[in-house]
Amino acid sequence: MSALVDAQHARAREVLGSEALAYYESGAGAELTRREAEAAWSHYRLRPRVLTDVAAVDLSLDLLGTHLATPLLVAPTAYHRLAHPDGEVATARGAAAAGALLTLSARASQPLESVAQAAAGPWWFQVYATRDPAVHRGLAVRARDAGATALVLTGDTPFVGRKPLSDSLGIPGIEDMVAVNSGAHLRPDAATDAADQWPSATTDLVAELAALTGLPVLVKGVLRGDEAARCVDAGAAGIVVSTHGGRQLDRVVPSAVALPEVVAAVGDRVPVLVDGGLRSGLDVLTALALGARAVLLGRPVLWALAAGGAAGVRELLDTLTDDLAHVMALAGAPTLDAVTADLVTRIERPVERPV
Ligand SMILES: Cc1cc2nc3c(=O)[nH]c(=O)nc-3n(C[C@H](O)[C@H](O)[C@H](O)COP(=O)(O)O)c2cc1C
Ligand SMILES: O=C(O)C(=O)c1ccccc1
Repeated sequence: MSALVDAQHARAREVLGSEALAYYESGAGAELTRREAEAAWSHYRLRPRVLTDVAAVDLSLDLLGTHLATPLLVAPTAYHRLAHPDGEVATARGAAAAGALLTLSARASQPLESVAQAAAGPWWFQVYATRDPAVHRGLAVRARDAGATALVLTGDTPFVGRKPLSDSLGIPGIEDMVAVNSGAHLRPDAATDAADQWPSATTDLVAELAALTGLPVLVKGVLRGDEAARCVDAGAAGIVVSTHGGRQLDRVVPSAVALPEVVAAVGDRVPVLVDGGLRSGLDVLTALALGARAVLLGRPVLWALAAGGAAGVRELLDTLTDDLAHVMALAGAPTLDAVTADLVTRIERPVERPV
Protein backbone atom coordinates (compact mmCIF):
# COMPACT_ATOMS: atom_id res chain seq x y z
CA MET A 1 0.00 0.00 0.00
CA SER A 2 1.31 3.45 -0.87
CA ALA A 3 2.34 5.49 2.18
CA LEU A 4 -0.05 8.28 1.20
CA VAL A 5 -3.01 5.88 0.88
CA ASP A 6 -2.15 4.58 4.36
CA ALA A 7 -1.94 8.10 5.79
CA GLN A 8 -5.19 9.25 4.19
CA HIS A 9 -6.89 6.06 5.39
CA ALA A 10 -5.68 6.73 8.94
CA ARG A 11 -6.90 10.33 8.75
CA ALA A 12 -10.27 9.20 7.36
CA ARG A 13 -10.68 6.83 10.31
CA GLU A 14 -10.18 9.82 12.61
CA VAL A 15 -12.56 12.24 10.92
CA LEU A 16 -15.38 10.00 9.71
CA GLY A 17 -18.27 9.08 11.95
CA SER A 18 -18.27 5.41 12.88
CA GLU A 19 -21.38 4.70 10.80
CA ALA A 20 -20.07 6.34 7.62
CA LEU A 21 -16.73 4.63 8.11
CA ALA A 22 -18.42 1.24 8.50
CA TYR A 23 -20.52 1.88 5.38
CA TYR A 24 -17.44 2.71 3.30
CA GLU A 25 -15.25 -0.10 4.61
CA SER A 26 -17.72 -2.92 4.72
CA GLY A 27 -18.07 -5.83 2.34
CA ALA A 28 -20.72 -8.46 1.74
CA GLY A 29 -21.05 -11.66 3.75
CA ALA A 30 -17.94 -12.71 5.65
CA GLU A 31 -15.96 -10.13 3.61
CA LEU A 32 -13.67 -12.76 2.09
CA THR A 33 -13.70 -11.06 -1.31
CA ARG A 34 -13.12 -7.61 0.17
CA ARG A 35 -10.19 -8.87 2.23
CA GLU A 36 -8.63 -10.88 -0.61
CA ALA A 37 -8.60 -8.11 -3.22
CA GLU A 38 -5.34 -6.36 -2.34
CA ALA A 39 -3.24 -9.46 -1.78
CA ALA A 40 -4.36 -10.92 -5.11
CA TRP A 41 -2.34 -8.26 -6.98
CA SER A 42 0.80 -9.23 -5.06
CA HIS A 43 0.60 -12.81 -6.33
CA TYR A 44 2.20 -11.54 -9.52
CA ARG A 45 5.90 -10.79 -9.92
CA LEU A 46 7.52 -8.42 -12.40
CA ARG A 47 9.91 -9.32 -15.22
CA PRO A 48 11.60 -5.96 -15.93
CA ARG A 49 13.45 -4.91 -19.06
CA VAL A 50 16.96 -3.44 -18.75
CA LEU A 51 18.78 -0.63 -20.55
CA THR A 52 15.66 0.85 -22.09
CA ASP A 53 15.32 4.64 -22.48
CA VAL A 54 12.87 5.60 -19.75
CA ALA A 55 13.96 9.21 -19.21
CA ALA A 56 10.48 10.40 -20.16
CA VAL A 57 7.54 8.26 -19.09
CA ASP A 58 4.28 9.02 -20.89
CA LEU A 59 1.11 7.94 -19.06
CA SER A 60 -1.39 9.42 -21.51
CA LEU A 61 -3.97 7.37 -23.35
CA ASP A 62 -7.09 7.61 -25.48
CA LEU A 63 -10.05 5.84 -23.96
CA LEU A 64 -13.35 5.63 -25.87
CA GLY A 65 -12.67 8.91 -27.61
CA THR A 66 -11.41 10.78 -24.54
CA HIS A 67 -7.78 11.79 -24.15
CA LEU A 68 -6.54 11.19 -20.59
CA ALA A 69 -3.33 12.21 -18.82
CA THR A 70 -3.36 9.17 -16.53
CA PRO A 71 -4.91 5.68 -16.58
CA LEU A 72 -6.15 6.17 -12.98
CA LEU A 73 -9.90 6.77 -12.84
CA VAL A 74 -12.24 7.48 -9.96
CA ALA A 75 -14.63 4.53 -9.45
CA PRO A 76 -18.33 5.27 -8.93
CA THR A 77 -19.08 5.29 -5.20
CA ALA A 78 -22.24 6.47 -3.48
CA TYR A 79 -22.87 9.41 -1.12
CA HIS A 80 -19.66 11.47 -1.06
CA ARG A 81 -21.26 13.98 1.30
CA LEU A 82 -20.82 11.33 4.01
CA ALA A 83 -17.07 11.85 3.55
CA HIS A 84 -16.95 15.62 3.08
CA PRO A 85 -19.50 18.47 3.07
CA ASP A 86 -18.49 19.38 -0.50
CA GLY A 87 -19.27 15.84 -1.63
CA GLU A 88 -18.96 14.83 -5.29
CA VAL A 89 -18.24 18.44 -6.28
CA ALA A 90 -14.97 18.24 -4.34
CA THR A 91 -14.17 14.83 -5.82
CA ALA A 92 -14.77 16.21 -9.32
CA ARG A 93 -12.46 19.18 -8.67
CA GLY A 94 -9.72 16.95 -7.27
CA ALA A 95 -9.97 14.49 -10.16
CA ALA A 96 -9.91 17.28 -12.76
CA ALA A 97 -6.86 18.88 -11.11
CA ALA A 98 -5.03 15.55 -11.42
CA GLY A 99 -6.21 15.03 -15.01
CA ALA A 100 -8.10 11.91 -13.94
CA LEU A 101 -11.49 10.84 -15.22
CA LEU A 102 -14.35 10.78 -12.71
CA THR A 103 -17.10 8.17 -12.82
CA LEU A 104 -20.08 9.68 -11.04
CA SER A 105 -22.31 7.23 -9.15
CA ALA A 106 -26.03 6.92 -9.86
CA ARG A 107 -26.33 7.25 -6.07
CA ALA A 108 -24.42 10.53 -5.85
CA SER A 109 -25.39 12.86 -3.02
CA GLN A 110 -25.43 16.01 -5.14
CA PRO A 111 -27.31 16.81 -8.37
CA LEU A 112 -25.35 15.48 -11.31
CA GLU A 113 -25.57 18.89 -13.03
CA SER A 114 -23.76 20.57 -10.09
CA VAL A 115 -21.02 17.95 -10.23
CA ALA A 116 -20.78 18.35 -14.01
CA GLN A 117 -20.25 22.10 -13.58
CA ALA A 118 -17.40 21.50 -11.14
CA ALA A 119 -15.87 18.80 -13.35
CA ALA A 120 -13.34 20.71 -15.41
CA GLY A 121 -12.21 17.35 -16.78
CA PRO A 122 -13.86 14.39 -18.48
CA TRP A 123 -16.43 12.34 -16.59
CA TRP A 124 -18.61 9.28 -17.06
CA PHE A 125 -21.91 8.44 -15.39
CA GLN A 126 -22.68 5.12 -13.70
CA VAL A 127 -26.19 3.72 -14.20
CA TYR A 128 -28.20 1.30 -12.11
CA ALA A 129 -31.22 -0.36 -13.71
CA THR A 130 -34.22 0.94 -11.76
CA ARG A 131 -37.70 -0.53 -11.36
CA ASP A 132 -39.26 2.37 -13.20
CA PRO A 133 -37.23 2.60 -16.43
CA ALA A 134 -38.11 6.30 -16.65
CA VAL A 135 -35.70 6.83 -13.72
CA HIS A 136 -32.57 5.29 -15.28
CA ARG A 137 -33.45 6.60 -18.73
CA GLY A 138 -33.96 10.10 -17.34
CA LEU A 139 -30.65 9.98 -15.46
CA ALA A 140 -28.76 8.72 -18.53
CA VAL A 141 -30.13 11.52 -20.71
CA ARG A 142 -29.48 14.16 -18.04
CA ALA A 143 -25.90 12.91 -17.69
CA ARG A 144 -25.36 13.00 -21.46
CA ASP A 145 -26.81 16.52 -21.63
CA ALA A 146 -24.58 17.65 -18.74
CA GLY A 147 -21.45 16.41 -20.52
CA ALA A 148 -20.82 12.78 -19.55
CA THR A 149 -18.90 11.08 -22.36
CA ALA A 150 -19.79 7.46 -21.50
CA LEU A 151 -22.18 5.44 -19.33
CA VAL A 152 -21.08 2.64 -17.01
CA LEU A 153 -23.91 0.15 -16.48
CA THR A 154 -23.30 -1.77 -13.27
CA GLY A 155 -24.26 -5.37 -13.93
CA ASP A 156 -23.57 -7.02 -10.57
CA THR A 157 -26.28 -5.38 -8.46
CA PRO A 158 -29.75 -6.84 -9.15
CA PHE A 159 -30.14 -6.40 -5.40
CA VAL A 160 -27.79 -4.54 -3.07
CA GLY A 161 -25.51 -7.04 -1.32
CA ARG A 162 -26.00 -7.67 2.38
CA LYS A 163 -23.24 -6.18 4.50
CA PRO A 164 -23.48 -7.45 8.08
CA LEU A 165 -21.11 -4.82 9.45
CA SER A 166 -23.08 -1.83 8.20
CA ASP A 167 -26.62 -2.83 7.19
CA SER A 168 -28.11 -2.34 10.63
CA LEU A 169 -26.51 1.07 11.20
CA GLY A 170 -28.46 4.24 10.71
CA ILE A 171 -26.13 6.55 8.82
CA PRO A 172 -26.66 10.14 9.99
CA GLY A 173 -27.66 12.45 7.14
CA ILE A 174 -28.21 9.74 4.57
CA GLU A 175 -31.89 10.60 4.14
CA ASP A 176 -30.84 13.92 2.62
CA MET A 177 -28.65 12.19 0.11
CA VAL A 178 -30.60 9.30 -1.33
CA ALA A 179 -33.13 11.13 -3.45
CA VAL A 180 -30.89 13.75 -5.00
CA ASN A 181 -30.70 12.51 -8.57
CA SER A 182 -33.30 9.80 -8.87
CA GLY A 183 -36.21 11.06 -6.81
CA ALA A 184 -35.95 7.91 -4.71
CA HIS A 185 -37.34 7.94 -1.19
CA LEU A 186 -36.29 5.90 1.77
CA ARG A 187 -39.48 4.07 2.61
CA PRO A 188 -40.25 0.87 4.47
CA ASP A 189 -41.70 -0.56 1.24
CA ALA A 190 -38.55 0.28 -0.70
CA ALA A 191 -38.98 -2.88 -2.79
CA THR A 192 -41.62 -1.04 -4.78
CA ASP A 193 -39.72 2.21 -5.06
CA ALA A 194 -39.45 3.40 -8.66
CA ALA A 195 -35.77 4.21 -8.23
CA ASP A 196 -34.83 0.97 -6.44
CA GLN A 197 -32.63 -1.65 -8.12
CA TRP A 198 -34.52 -3.52 -10.87
CA PRO A 199 -33.62 -7.21 -10.61
CA SER A 200 -35.02 -8.15 -14.04
CA ALA A 201 -32.52 -6.12 -16.07
CA THR A 202 -30.68 -8.00 -18.84
CA THR A 203 -27.95 -7.19 -21.35
CA ASP A 204 -30.73 -5.73 -23.56
CA LEU A 205 -30.30 -2.59 -21.48
CA VAL A 206 -26.83 -2.03 -22.97
CA ALA A 207 -28.09 -1.36 -26.50
CA GLU A 208 -31.11 0.49 -25.17
CA LEU A 209 -28.98 2.99 -23.23
CA ALA A 210 -26.58 3.38 -26.15
CA ALA A 211 -29.45 4.09 -28.58
CA LEU A 212 -31.14 6.47 -26.14
CA THR A 213 -28.05 8.59 -25.44
CA GLY A 214 -25.65 7.95 -28.32
CA LEU A 215 -22.95 7.32 -25.68
CA PRO A 216 -20.63 4.33 -25.36
CA VAL A 217 -21.86 2.00 -22.61
CA LEU A 218 -19.41 -0.02 -20.50
CA VAL A 219 -20.59 -2.91 -18.33
CA LYS A 220 -19.13 -3.00 -14.80
CA GLY A 221 -18.90 -6.02 -12.53
CA VAL A 222 -17.83 -8.66 -15.05
CA LEU A 223 -15.68 -11.56 -13.74
CA ARG A 224 -15.77 -14.12 -16.60
CA GLY A 225 -14.56 -14.17 -20.18
CA ASP A 226 -17.77 -15.65 -21.57
CA GLU A 227 -19.88 -13.08 -19.74
CA ALA A 228 -17.70 -10.27 -21.05
CA ALA A 229 -18.21 -11.61 -24.58
CA ARG A 230 -21.97 -11.71 -24.01
CA CYS A 231 -21.90 -8.04 -22.94
CA VAL A 232 -19.81 -7.01 -25.93
CA ASP A 233 -22.11 -8.96 -28.28
CA ALA A 234 -24.97 -6.98 -26.71
CA GLY A 235 -23.23 -3.72 -27.62
CA ALA A 236 -20.92 -2.94 -24.68
CA ALA A 237 -18.14 -0.54 -25.66
CA GLY A 238 -15.99 -1.56 -22.72
CA ILE A 239 -15.83 -3.90 -19.73
CA VAL A 240 -14.99 -3.13 -16.11
CA VAL A 241 -13.71 -6.22 -14.28
CA SER A 242 -14.85 -5.70 -10.69
CA THR A 243 -16.06 -7.42 -7.54
CA HIS A 244 -17.77 -4.16 -6.51
CA GLY A 245 -15.19 -3.83 -3.76
CA GLY A 246 -16.38 -7.16 -2.33
CA ARG A 247 -19.78 -5.61 -1.56
CA GLN A 248 -22.04 -7.80 -3.69
CA LEU A 249 -21.53 -11.58 -3.91
CA ASP A 250 -18.94 -12.73 -1.39
CA ARG A 251 -16.41 -15.40 -2.42
CA VAL A 252 -16.25 -14.31 -6.05
CA VAL A 253 -12.86 -14.55 -7.74
CA PRO A 254 -10.59 -11.55 -7.14
CA SER A 255 -10.40 -9.01 -9.97
CA ALA A 256 -6.69 -9.85 -10.32
CA VAL A 257 -7.61 -13.46 -11.15
CA ALA A 258 -10.56 -12.66 -13.44
CA LEU A 259 -8.78 -9.95 -15.44
CA PRO A 260 -6.57 -12.15 -17.69
CA GLU A 261 -9.55 -14.32 -18.66
CA VAL A 262 -11.66 -11.29 -19.58
CA VAL A 263 -8.79 -9.71 -21.54
CA ALA A 264 -8.28 -12.97 -23.45
CA ALA A 265 -11.98 -13.09 -24.32
CA VAL A 266 -12.67 -9.49 -25.38
CA GLY A 267 -9.48 -7.44 -25.08
CA ASP A 268 -9.04 -7.25 -28.85
CA ARG A 269 -12.59 -5.88 -29.28
CA VAL A 270 -13.07 -3.35 -26.47
CA PRO A 271 -11.04 -1.76 -23.68
CA VAL A 272 -11.03 -3.76 -20.45
CA LEU A 273 -10.77 -1.80 -17.20
CA VAL A 274 -10.42 -3.13 -13.67
CA ASP A 275 -10.93 -2.13 -10.04
CA GLY A 276 -10.65 -3.67 -6.58
CA GLY A 277 -7.87 -3.45 -4.02
CA LEU A 278 -5.57 -1.24 -6.12
CA ARG A 279 -3.51 0.73 -3.58
CA SER A 280 -0.10 1.47 -5.16
CA GLY A 281 1.72 2.13 -8.41
CA LEU A 282 2.89 -1.49 -8.39
CA ASP A 283 -0.68 -2.77 -8.13
CA VAL A 284 -1.66 -0.56 -11.07
CA LEU A 285 1.37 -1.62 -13.13
CA THR A 286 0.39 -5.25 -12.55
CA ALA A 287 -3.19 -4.59 -13.65
CA LEU A 288 -2.04 -2.80 -16.80
CA ALA A 289 0.42 -5.59 -17.62
CA LEU A 290 -2.42 -8.11 -17.28
CA GLY A 291 -4.22 -6.20 -20.02
CA ALA A 292 -6.27 -3.50 -18.30
CA ARG A 293 -6.33 -0.26 -20.31
CA ALA A 294 -7.10 1.77 -17.18
CA VAL A 295 -7.95 1.20 -13.52
CA LEU A 296 -10.50 2.60 -11.09
CA LEU A 297 -10.04 3.49 -7.43
CA GLY A 298 -12.95 3.20 -5.00
CA ARG A 299 -12.25 3.41 -1.27
CA PRO A 300 -8.91 5.25 -1.58
CA VAL A 301 -10.78 8.18 -3.15
CA LEU A 302 -13.32 8.18 -0.32
CA TRP A 303 -10.51 8.18 2.26
CA ALA A 304 -8.73 11.00 0.39
CA LEU A 305 -11.93 13.02 0.22
CA ALA A 306 -12.56 12.57 3.93
CA ALA A 307 -8.93 13.37 4.77
CA GLY A 308 -8.51 16.45 2.61
CA GLY A 309 -11.44 17.31 0.35
CA ALA A 310 -10.63 18.19 -3.27
CA ALA A 311 -6.95 18.71 -2.41
CA GLY A 312 -6.82 15.26 -0.83
CA VAL A 313 -8.30 13.64 -3.92
CA ARG A 314 -5.86 15.49 -6.14
CA GLU A 315 -2.92 14.47 -3.94
CA LEU A 316 -3.98 10.81 -4.05
CA LEU A 317 -4.33 10.72 -7.83
CA ASP A 318 -1.14 12.75 -8.44
CA THR A 319 0.86 10.59 -6.04
CA LEU A 320 -0.31 7.25 -7.43
CA THR A 321 0.22 8.53 -11.00
CA ASP A 322 3.76 9.55 -10.06
CA ASP A 323 4.28 6.18 -8.34
CA LEU A 324 3.10 4.40 -11.49
CA ALA A 325 5.49 6.44 -13.69
CA HIS A 326 8.35 5.53 -11.36
CA VAL A 327 7.72 1.77 -11.39
CA MET A 328 7.08 1.81 -15.16
CA ALA A 329 10.51 3.38 -15.62
CA LEU A 330 12.18 0.78 -13.40
CA ALA A 331 10.36 -1.99 -15.29
CA GLY A 332 11.64 -0.59 -18.60
CA ALA A 333 8.25 0.58 -19.92
CA PRO A 334 8.21 4.26 -20.92
CA THR A 335 4.64 4.22 -22.33
CA LEU A 336 1.40 2.41 -21.53
CA ASP A 337 1.74 0.51 -24.82
CA ALA A 338 5.03 -0.87 -23.53
CA VAL A 339 3.29 -2.30 -20.45
CA THR A 340 2.70 -5.75 -21.91
CA ALA A 341 1.88 -9.18 -20.52
CA ASP A 342 5.51 -10.35 -20.56
CA LEU A 343 6.23 -7.92 -17.71
CA VAL A 344 4.43 -10.14 -15.17
CA THR A 345 4.32 -13.75 -14.11
CA ARG A 346 2.04 -15.36 -11.57
CA ILE A 347 3.62 -17.21 -8.68
CA GLU A 348 1.65 -19.93 -6.99
CA ARG A 349 3.20 -19.70 -3.55
CA PRO A 350 4.23 -16.21 -2.51
CA VAL A 351 6.69 -16.17 0.38
CA GLU A 352 4.33 -15.87 3.29
CA ARG A 353 6.43 -13.82 5.64
CA PRO A 354 9.36 -12.32 3.77
CA VAL A 355 12.15 -11.28 6.12
C1 LIG B 1 -18.86 2.94 -0.23
C2 LIG B 1 -18.90 2.37 -1.62
C3 LIG B 1 -19.96 2.73 -2.45
C4 LIG B 1 -20.02 2.23 -3.75
N1 LIG B 1 -21.04 2.64 -4.55
C5 LIG B 1 -21.07 2.19 -5.83
C6 LIG B 1 -22.07 2.66 -6.71
O1 LIG B 1 -22.89 3.51 -6.38
N2 LIG B 1 -22.08 2.16 -7.97
C7 LIG B 1 -21.16 1.22 -8.42
O2 LIG B 1 -21.22 0.79 -9.56
N3 LIG B 1 -20.19 0.78 -7.60
C8 LIG B 1 -20.12 1.25 -6.33
N4 LIG B 1 -19.10 0.82 -5.52
C9 LIG B 1 -18.04 -0.07 -6.05
C10 LIG B 1 -16.87 0.74 -6.66
O3 LIG B 1 -17.25 1.33 -7.88
C11 LIG B 1 -15.66 -0.14 -6.95
O4 LIG B 1 -16.04 -1.24 -7.74
C12 LIG B 1 -14.91 -0.66 -5.72
O5 LIG B 1 -14.99 0.26 -4.65
C13 LIG B 1 -13.45 -0.89 -6.10
O6 LIG B 1 -12.75 -1.46 -5.06
P1 LIG B 1 -11.82 -0.62 -4.03
O7 LIG B 1 -12.75 0.07 -3.11
O8 LIG B 1 -11.01 -1.68 -3.38
O9 LIG B 1 -10.96 0.33 -4.85
C14 LIG B 1 -19.03 1.32 -4.22
C15 LIG B 1 -17.95 0.98 -3.37
C16 LIG B 1 -17.89 1.49 -2.09
C17 LIG B 1 -16.72 1.13 -1.22
O1 LIG C 1 -22.99 0.67 -1.57
C1 LIG C 1 -22.77 0.21 -2.69
O2 LIG C 1 -21.77 -0.50 -2.93
C2 LIG C 1 -23.68 0.51 -3.80
O3 LIG C 1 -23.35 0.17 -4.90
C3 LIG C 1 -24.98 1.17 -3.59
C4 LIG C 1 -26.14 0.62 -4.14
C5 LIG C 1 -27.36 1.24 -3.94
C6 LIG C 1 -27.44 2.42 -3.21
C7 LIG C 1 -26.30 2.95 -2.68
C8 LIG C 1 -25.05 2.35 -2.89
